This record gives sequence, structure tokens and C-alpha cells, in this order.
Amino acid sequence: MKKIPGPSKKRLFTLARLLSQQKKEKITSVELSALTGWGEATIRRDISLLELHNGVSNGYDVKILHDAICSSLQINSDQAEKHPCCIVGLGKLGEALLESSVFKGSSFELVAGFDTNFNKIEIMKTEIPLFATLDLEKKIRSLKIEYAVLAVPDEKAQFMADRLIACGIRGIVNYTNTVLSVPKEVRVEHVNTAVILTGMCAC
Ligand SMILES: NC(=O)c1ccc[n+]([C@@H]2O[C@H](COP(=O)([O-])OP(=O)(O)OC[C@H]3O[C@@H](n4cnc5c(N)ncnc54)[C@H](O)[C@@H]3O)[C@@H](O)[C@H]2O)c1
Repeated sequence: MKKIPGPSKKRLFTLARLLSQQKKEKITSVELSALTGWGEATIRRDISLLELHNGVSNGYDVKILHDAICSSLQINSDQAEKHPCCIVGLGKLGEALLESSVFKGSSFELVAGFDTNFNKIEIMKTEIPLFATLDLEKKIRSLKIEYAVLAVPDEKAQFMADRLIACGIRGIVNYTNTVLSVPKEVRVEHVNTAVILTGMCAC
């Protein structure tokens, strides 16, 4: 199997998500370009990295393409089998993520939110179970949580990441400004709007 470069991987993850929302059976690279804003050549090149055995006449078969992406990137295409995840830090950002539909249609299920502030946990109205961070280790294990979204104050980020990792968490989406130090078997994605914008205007 061809090695898929990082930027192509990211685009293919997005494509898989968009394809899972499609109602039609076939989709062309022109339509994919309109959906994503990426050039047709880029889309075709990314797709050429997959092991697609079927011909492409009048567009790609949506299901075949979706399954090929999932199989090449080893992501779970079975929506019934979800990876449990949690949000740690339920301030402005954490609460917005909790209330958003960010996990909808994905193979991830938000099963818990954690915060140090007991009042917040009691007052917040949400269908997602909320817990004090005192119970973090117990709940991560009992709910079999695999991934965490980190939205705590910057100075608490490494400490909370260490606690999550000690519980066996597989990956962290880090929204804080702290660059985390993690063991090599744990995946971390840093999401920092300023850094992303800087990358956009850098040549
Ligand atoms: N990635 C971005 O573009 C972006 C944008 C805004 C904020 N941020 C970062 O996201 C983080 C959260 O920002 P915010 O505006 O939501 O902050 P906030 O102050 O509104 O919320 C922080 C929350 O974390 C809780 N908390 C404190 N210590 C904790 C701990 N040890 N464990 C669990 N919860 C704890 C607090 O009680 C509070 O509810 C900050 O690090 C901020 O710098 C990133």
C-alpha cells in the first residue's frame, strides 16, 4: 500500500466525513471540489493514493470511496461502533464543544465532560454526563474513554494530559496554548487558531 502523506491524510479524513453524509450513490471530483474548496487535481491525487479497484465512470461510487478511505487510513467505517471520548475543561471553549454537533456523524461518541468546578457541573444543562476531575481516573476507566479534548487553562494542560495518559488515553486534541510532552504511543493534535492563521499567511 502506498504511504499516504500527512496533508493528504487530513483531506481524506474530511472526505470520509463528507461522503458519510451523502445521500447519492455517485459523486464526481467536480462535486467534491465544490464541497471542500480543494482543487480537482488535489482530490484526484489524494484518491489515487487509495487502493480503489473499481473504475471511475461518471464519478466515484460514494460507498466504495468512503470504505476505501476508511480501510486505507484504518479508521472505523462502522458508525455503530464508536470510540468513547471526553472533554476536559468546561469553560467557554469546552462548553461550546460540548453543546456543538462536532461529534455527530463521526465514529466518536462524547461520553463525559470533566471540570474542577463542582458548581459548574451541577448547573450546566446537558445530556452528556459531567464529572468532577476528582473522579477522572475512575470514570475514564469505567467508561472506557479512548480520546480526550483538552480545554483547560494553559498552565493546567500538561498536568491534566499526564493524568489522562496514565489512564491509557490514546489521543488528545489539545486546544490549549501549551505544547504537550507525551509518550510516542499517544497521539496529540494541537489546535491553535493563531498558529493555523500564521501558517496560512506564511509563504
Ligand atoms: N485553540 C484556540 O484557538 C483557543 C481559543 C480559545 C481558548 N483557547 C485555550 O483553551 C483553553 C480554555 O479556554 P476557555 O476560554 O474555555 O477558558 P475558561 O477559563 O473559560 O475555561 C477553563 C475551564 O477549565 C476548568 N479547569 C481549570 N482547571 C482544570 C483542571 N485541572 N481540570 C479540568 N478543568 C479545569 C475551569 O473550571 C474552567 O471551567 C485555554 O487554554 C485557552 O488558552 C484556545
